[in-house]
Amino acid sequence: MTTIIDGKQLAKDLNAQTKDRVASLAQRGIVPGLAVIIVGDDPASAIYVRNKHKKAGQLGINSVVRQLPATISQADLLQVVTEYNQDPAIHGILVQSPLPAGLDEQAVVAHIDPAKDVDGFHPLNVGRLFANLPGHHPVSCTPRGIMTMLDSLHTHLRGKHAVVVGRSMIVGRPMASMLLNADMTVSVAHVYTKDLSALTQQADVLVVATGVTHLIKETDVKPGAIVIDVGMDRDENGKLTGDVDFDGVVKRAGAITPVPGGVGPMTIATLMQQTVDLCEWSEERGTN
Ligand SMILES: Nc1nc(=O)c2c([nH]1)NC[C@@H]1CN(c3ccc(C(=O)N[C@@H](CCC(=O)O)C(=O)O)cc3)C=[N+]21
Repeated sequence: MTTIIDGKQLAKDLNAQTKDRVASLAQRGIVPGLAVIIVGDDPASAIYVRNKHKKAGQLGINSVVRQLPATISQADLLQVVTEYNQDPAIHGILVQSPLPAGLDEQAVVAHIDPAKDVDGFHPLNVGRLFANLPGHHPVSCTPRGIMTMLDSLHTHLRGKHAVVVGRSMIVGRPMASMLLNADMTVSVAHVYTKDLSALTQQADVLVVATGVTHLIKETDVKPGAIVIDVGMDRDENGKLTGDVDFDGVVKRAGAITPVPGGVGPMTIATLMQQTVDLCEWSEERGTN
């Protein structure tokens, strides 16, 4: 029988743990603070930000949403980041992606205090993950959430073959690093990969993050494989669907994530978890 990995339930479990940690911090008079910076009026971004704000509130995290006009200058945007960098009540800073044209997203991310980089996108934190350096550091939330999902299956990853399809800064690259750090043999495929199917059929763990609707079909998957679908695509009827043809692949996979209700909810739960991580690490350093 194929395990359907229930991202909603796992997110609920993780959020319950996060809520407990927030309660312990409250007993010491500490409230984790999350600043979400949103620039312009992209409707999809507005929905994501509202969801994050709502979830933070439910868990007792103090979330501050800063809505800025699309016309803001790069210098003024950096100044807002500086303000939160210097605010001791804020432990995590997130700049909602994408930024409007004309703003330099990489420069903005690099301006965030690495100790408050709740998305794990700052080059220092990217480097720490890539090098598998010891010590606390934030990492990209979607792949971290996927590692939590893999943990929930209690399968041995060491020495097994992981294939990551996609090489983005946000998912593919950090995902490959985390799986490598978990002692897996990792292949990274992308748009130029030749005979993708021959590679994906070798995967014990297959993570797909391409934005190509139903790229992966039943015959592309090894029997019993764990298949993680990071896709957030719209089908011909405008319905949310993934990069994996779920109805076909579910027949062959050992475990599979649905879309929606898979990786998405875990991303938000992991963001909340990491906000509390940053708050606790700040307390350890004596900066709360
Ligand atoms: N700085 C930054 N950090 C981000 O983490 C970030 C970002 N920018 N920009 C946009 C993407 C996208 N993202 C999602 C999170 C949760 C769901 C999610 O919960 N999805 C639900 C369904 C939602 C629906 O029905 O539309 C699910 O898959 O079940 C989706 C997408 C975070 N992002």
